[in-house]
Amino acid sequence: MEGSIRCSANYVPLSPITFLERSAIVYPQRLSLVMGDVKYTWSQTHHRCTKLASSIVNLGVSPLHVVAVLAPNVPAMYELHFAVPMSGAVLCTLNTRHDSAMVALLLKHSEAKILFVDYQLLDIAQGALKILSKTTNIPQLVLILESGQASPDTGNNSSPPGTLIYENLIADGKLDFEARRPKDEWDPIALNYTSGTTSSPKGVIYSHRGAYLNALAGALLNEMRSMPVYLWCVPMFHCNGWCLPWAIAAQGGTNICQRNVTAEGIFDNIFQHKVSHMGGAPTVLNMIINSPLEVRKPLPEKVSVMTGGAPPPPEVIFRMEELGFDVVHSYGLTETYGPATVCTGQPEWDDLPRDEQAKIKARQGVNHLGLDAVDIKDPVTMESVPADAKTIGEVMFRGNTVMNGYLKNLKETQDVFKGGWFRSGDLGVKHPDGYIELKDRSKDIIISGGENISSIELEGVIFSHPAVLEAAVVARPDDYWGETPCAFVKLKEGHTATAEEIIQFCQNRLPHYMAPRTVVFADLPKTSTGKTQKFILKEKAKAMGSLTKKKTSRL
Ligand SMILES: Nc1ncnc2c1ncn2[C@@H]1O[C@H](COP(=O)(O)OP(=O)(O)OP(=O)(O)O)[C@@H](O)[C@H]1O
Repeated sequence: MEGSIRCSANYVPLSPITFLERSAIVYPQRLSLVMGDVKYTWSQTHHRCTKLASSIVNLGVSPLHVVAVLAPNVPAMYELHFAVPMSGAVLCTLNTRHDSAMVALLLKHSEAKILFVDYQLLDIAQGALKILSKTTNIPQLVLILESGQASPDTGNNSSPPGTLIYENLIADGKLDFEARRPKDEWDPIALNYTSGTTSSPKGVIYSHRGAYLNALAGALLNEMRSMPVYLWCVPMFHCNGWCLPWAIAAQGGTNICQRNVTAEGIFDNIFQHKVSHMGGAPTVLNMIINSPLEVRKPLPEKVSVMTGGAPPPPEVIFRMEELGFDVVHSYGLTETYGPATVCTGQPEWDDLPRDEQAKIKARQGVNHLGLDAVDIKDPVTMESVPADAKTIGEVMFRGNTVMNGYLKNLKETQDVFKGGWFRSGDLGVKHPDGYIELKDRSKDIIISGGENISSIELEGVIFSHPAVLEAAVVARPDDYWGETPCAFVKLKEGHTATAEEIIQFCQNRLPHYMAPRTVVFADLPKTSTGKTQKFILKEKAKAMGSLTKKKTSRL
C-alpha cells in the first residue's frame, strides 16, 4: 500500500536470540538455570552465552556452519541453544543414545565444524572421530565437564590432544561480542535428525522464524505465565526439547536440569524447586504413575505436564490427573519443530466422567497458534475427509512452523511437500468438533480382512487392563486375513495375565475383528525418544508365520 516502507525500523528477522537478550534485562537476578549446586541468573546466562558465541566464532566458525553437541540435559546443553545461533552457526543436537558409527555418520552428513561433548559421552565421540578420520576432516572437540571437575581426564578416557574445554571457551570469550543476527528469518537455526523409528534419520532444517514462533506457541499452549519453573525431562536433543529452551527464556523461567530422568528425581525436583511445568513422552508419564507409593507423593500444587512424541493411552492421562498433574497433550513431528497441535481443553469437558475426559484428551487436537493449519486429507485427491470421526486420511500440516526441508535431500523434501501441504505419514480421522485423532502411522496400520485396525486404539484398550504396564500392537501376516493384530505386552511387576484373558478383555470392549489374535509377553524395544520400535516387533510377528492356513475358511 502506498506509504508503507519495509525497513529495519519495522521489519526485523524473528529470532529466539531476542528472548535471551530481553530476559537479561527484565529478569537479571532471577534464576535461569539450576542443576544441583550449579545456579545461574538470566544476567549470567546472557554473559556466558555471549562469551561462548565469541569463542565459537574465534574457532573459525562462519555463518551457517554446523556446530554439533552430544550431551544430556545439562546447563551447557541449554546455553548452546543460544550461544550457537548467536555465533551465526546452526545447532545440531545429537541423540545421546546413538553409537559411534551413527554419530560419525551424522557428523559427516552435517559437516559439523565443532563437536561439544559431555564427558560421560566422550568414548562415543572419540569412536566417531576415529571413524571419521579415515575419510574426512574431523570437527574440533570441546569437552563439557561437570561443574568443579578440573581435569579433562574422565576415568579410563583421557581426551585426545587438542581437545578444548567448555568452561575455558567461556572464560576466554569476549563480553562485548555482538551477537550475529540472521540476515533473513528463514536462515537455519538448527538441524535436527529424526528419531529413525521408521527409516534412517533425516536431517530436518529449522529456521529462526519457525523456532521463534514455535517457542511462543509452546509457551501459550503450556499456559506458561512469566517466570515458570520448568523441569527438563524431554531431551533437548529431540526437536530442541520441543523448542522449549527458547520458550522458557521468553518467559524468564527457571530451567531445572537433570542428567537422568527417574520418578524419584522428578518428585524430588518438584518439591525442592516448586516446579510449575514439565514435559515428557508417554513412557515418562507411565513411569510416574507406576512408581512405588513412597515415591509418588501428593503434589504441593498443580504441575502442568505436556506429553507427546507418541500416543498417550487415555489410561495414562487419567492416572496422571488423579495424581494432581494437569496433562496437556500435543502432537507433532521433528519436521514441525515438535509440537504442532494441542488438544485444547473445553470447560464442558469438566462435567464428563473422568475416563471420558481422558479419552477426549488423548485426541491430538487442533493446530497451535503458531501453525496455520492441520487437516486430514485424502493423499491422492488432497480433499479433506469429512469430520465424521470415521473416515481415515493422512494428517497434513501447513504453516510457518513446518521445516525448511531435509538437508541434502531435495527429492524427499519435494515429496513431502507435494500438493502444498506437509505430508506427515500419519493416519487419522477428524471429529465433528474439528479435533483430529491419530489412528496410526501409515506404515503401522493393520488391515485385516479388508478392515483397518488402528494399533493406537487397540493399544489404548489393552493398556487399560490392570495388569498391563506397556503394550504395542503390530500386524502379523496372515494367509487368509492378510494381517491379524499381534499384541506385545509387558506386565506390571507382581501381576499376571494370560494371553486369553487379554484377548477376552479386548473382545469385551471392541468389535471382535479388532481384538488381537496373538498376545506375546515381552519387553518392548524403545527409541531414546520413547517410541516403540515397531519394526523390530513386526519382524518378530512376521517370523511367527500365518495364524490361519491358506484355503481355510473363517476361524
Ligand atoms: N501426541 C502424539 N500422539 C501420537 N503419535 C505421536 C504423537 N506425537 C508424536 N507422535 C508420533 O511420532 C512421530 C514423529 O516422530 P519423530 O519426528 O520424533 O521421528 P520419527 O518419525 O519417529 O523418526 P523417522 O521419521 O526417522 O521414522 C509422528 O509422526 C507420530 O507418529
